Amino acid sequence: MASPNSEALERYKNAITAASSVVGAAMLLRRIVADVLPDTALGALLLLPPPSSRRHCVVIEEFDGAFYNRVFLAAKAYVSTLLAAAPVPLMKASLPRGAGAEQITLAMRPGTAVVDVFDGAELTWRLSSHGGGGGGRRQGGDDAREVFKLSFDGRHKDMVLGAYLPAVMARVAAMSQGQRQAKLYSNEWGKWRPVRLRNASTFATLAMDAALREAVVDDLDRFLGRKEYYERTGRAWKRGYLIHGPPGTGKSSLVAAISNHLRFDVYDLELGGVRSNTELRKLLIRMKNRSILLIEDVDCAVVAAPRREPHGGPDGSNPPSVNRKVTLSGLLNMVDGLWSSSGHERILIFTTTHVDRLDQALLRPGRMDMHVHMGYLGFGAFRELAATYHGVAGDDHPLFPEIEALLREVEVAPAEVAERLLMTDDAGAAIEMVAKLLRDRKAGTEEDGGGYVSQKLHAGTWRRHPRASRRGGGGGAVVATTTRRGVFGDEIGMEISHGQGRRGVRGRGRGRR
Ligand SMILES: Nc1ncnc2c1ncn2[C@@H]1O[C@H](COP(=O)(O)OP(=O)(O)OP(=O)(O)O)[C@@H](O)[C@H]1O
Repeated sequence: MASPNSEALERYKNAITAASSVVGAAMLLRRIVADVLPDTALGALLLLPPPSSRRHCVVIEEFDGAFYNRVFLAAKAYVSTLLAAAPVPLMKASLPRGAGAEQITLAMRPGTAVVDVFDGAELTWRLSSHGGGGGGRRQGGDDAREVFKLSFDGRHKDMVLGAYLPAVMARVAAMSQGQRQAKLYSNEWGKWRPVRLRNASTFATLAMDAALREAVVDDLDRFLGRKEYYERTGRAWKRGYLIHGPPGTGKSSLVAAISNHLRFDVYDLELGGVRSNTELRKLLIRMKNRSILLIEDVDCAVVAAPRREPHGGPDGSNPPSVNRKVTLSGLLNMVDGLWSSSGHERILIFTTTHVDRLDQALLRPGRMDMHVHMGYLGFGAFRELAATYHGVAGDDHPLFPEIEALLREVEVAPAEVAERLLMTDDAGAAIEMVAKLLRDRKAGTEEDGGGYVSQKLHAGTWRRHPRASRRGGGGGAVVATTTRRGVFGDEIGMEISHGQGRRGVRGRGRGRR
């Protein structure tokens, strides 16, 4: 006779067997019916989740090795377009430095999700962040990484991989093509920080020697159109420009015009802020293709030792001790090697006020492909400025002959003249002001205040030296310890001197690229 215990065990075994057969039968049935019924009907029929309802997930990491993951960047841009209409309770808003309020950009916060619908399927984008020792990216947690997780019903896997993600990439490409505004990046604590490039300077608004402008534009266009040439010859698809000339002659404006012409982003590298060669290498390889690496005032930049922050890092921590210098030769080696080979359609631009102070390594043949000299204002460029600012065209303004004669005798930076032209909406009065500036400069009776040069030097001491002009004109040279007010960059200490100039372009390798 069976004991009560063994009966209970028997009943338990039977129950397990029955349950297993129900599940087994259900699975078998489901396999059979799956061939003839759609998944959802099958799921409803068996009250079991269909296998396809298992969530699938595509993980999109911020970096692909040392490089930015382009899918991540596209995802970020795409998701930001979903946020305005989505019921997401927490998002972050930012306004690129210098941008108008209409350009507020929304982005997800780590830990939040947004749902998109494509072809009737729901897809969830979730952002998370890991690494960085809890310091966060803004706190200088260099290793913090963001990750997008795109999850969806497993039934849609083919659609997501074959149609949705390509559509996201195409949409972002179209967006960036249509409203592409070049960005300006500056290096801060070993990272590129973007700001929108607001300099509207173009080759049409830049007053410069017509032949020089044509030569530069021609060179840029040829560079862009020679992909096949660079591939065939195995040469790095890059081009170097050295832009030099006195302050206020439009060097930074020319860089902006190049950027706007090509729609290339500008990476304004401040060497003094680079703490080590490792950091420099990291910055260089994190530049995108179709971009410009700009080093302004290169004669000053390369003598600057890396900065030791007295107040520590942005989070108040002590920055790593810096003993190494980033030297010009180190930079050039990296540019020639790693930078050239890690991307394509890259432009390198150095600007300087003192070409005579530049290291021979920079000037040697083959180093910079084209030397562009931005000089003092000539009459042709003055007419362009008058046309741009006041619509004054032709040669028939009564003051033009006098201005033409004066411009042959005195040196004036385009910035100084542009400043006078901007002072009033009255074209006649503005041109009279320009004539007065030139007359005063010739007579040596110019007042110090209010000019481009004095504004530029607002933070420093400066003194005007009587100067015997090369052409016999009066005027004064300016020697100053002041701040650099580049169109692109922040202010850094430097010394400038306002000297003689000549116009022209020294091209290297035109037609030999
Ligand atoms: N050639 C030019 N054509 C039109 N505007 C000019 C030109 N040069 C200068 N300007 C005007 O003067 C301002 C300052 O010029 P910009 O900063 O480009 O000169 P720069 O040569 O780079 O000066 P710096 O050496 O002092 O940095 C510009 O914002 C622009 O308005």
